[in-house]
Amino acid sequence: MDQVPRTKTDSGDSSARDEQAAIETSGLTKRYGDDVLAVDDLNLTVYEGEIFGFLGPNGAGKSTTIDVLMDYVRPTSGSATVLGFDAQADTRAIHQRVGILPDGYGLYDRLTGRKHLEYAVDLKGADDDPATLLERVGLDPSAADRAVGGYSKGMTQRLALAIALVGDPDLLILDEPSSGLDPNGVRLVREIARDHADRGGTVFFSSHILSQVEAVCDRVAILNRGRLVAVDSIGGLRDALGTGSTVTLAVDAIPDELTLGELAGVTDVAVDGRTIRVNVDDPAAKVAVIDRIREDGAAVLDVSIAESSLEDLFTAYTGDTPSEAAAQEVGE
Ligand SMILES: Nc1ncnc2c1ncn2[C@@H]1O[C@H](COP(=O)(O)OP(=O)(O)OP(=O)(O)O)[C@@H](O)[C@H]1O
Repeated sequence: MDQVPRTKTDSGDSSARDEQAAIETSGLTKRYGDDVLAVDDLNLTVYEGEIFGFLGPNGAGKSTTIDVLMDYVRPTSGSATVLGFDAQADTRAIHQRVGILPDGYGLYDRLTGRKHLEYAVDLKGADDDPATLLERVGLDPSAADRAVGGYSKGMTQRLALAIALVGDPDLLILDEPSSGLDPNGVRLVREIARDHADRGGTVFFSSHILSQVEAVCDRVAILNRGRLVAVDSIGGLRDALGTGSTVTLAVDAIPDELTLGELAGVTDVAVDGRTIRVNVDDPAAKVAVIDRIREDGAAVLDVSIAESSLEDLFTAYTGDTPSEAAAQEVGE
């Protein structure tokens, strides 16, 4: 191994550490046979300390990208580094420092949850107390002593999450972590992601559950048909698309002369009874809208502001609408 490993604790200078790439791909391409281009010339940088959302519809290439990062599959061309290590040459070093919750995982039906954890601790040469990990993921100790064949999907997912946390990894890769989880479990995943980042770790969070990514991630990448179509903060994506916000005003009476449409940043005005809906593409216009309607002579009885959802952004970038199932899975 010719590269120096990086760990969460080896840098006293957080600003320098923040500039380092936890994941970097360069021209990464993966074909399956002649027909399937799963990942297409992907150039992506995820910085240490980020919670990074990797978003895309089914079949976009998210799991394939993760498979290449972990050397489960070989790229057709291009390269990738993880924590400064080459994804194909330094696989052992990467596996030692990365905790992964894969999209599909193989657990042994007849082994208990605790045995799975003990095995994972041994494999990583870590010294975690399984009880602490079980508590962190909300798995009851009595459940931990049962064979995983009898686990519900949610319990299995919690165990897989505990396994990913073994050895306090520098990088946590979560592939569809909320799959099978109830709202409490979904919240737990968010808390674990935040907690991991607060301790200086990096989280790479792949999901098609949009609101979850929106709630927890510093930046997101949107992948569509193997290609990167956007990388930015949620706010940055909103600004770039100009999907903006909707200000809804309840007023005592609609002024005879409504001049809201003349304001800078206002893109649309609709009146319904004594409710006025104003679309704005500039955050500063929200307050100006309220001031202007008062100047026009109306008393404002109520105001609500709806920001465009990540779902709108996702649709705008990919042309795909997330599935009903995905929307329901959000569940909160
Ligand atoms: N082993 C394989 N052999 C052939 N094609 C594959 C293989 N694995 C993935 N693919 C194809 O590659 C493309 C990308 O799949 P991938 O699983 O990476 O997408 P994804 O974004 O993770 O989707 P999902 O959200 O459904 O898991 C899809 O068209 C998929 O059918």
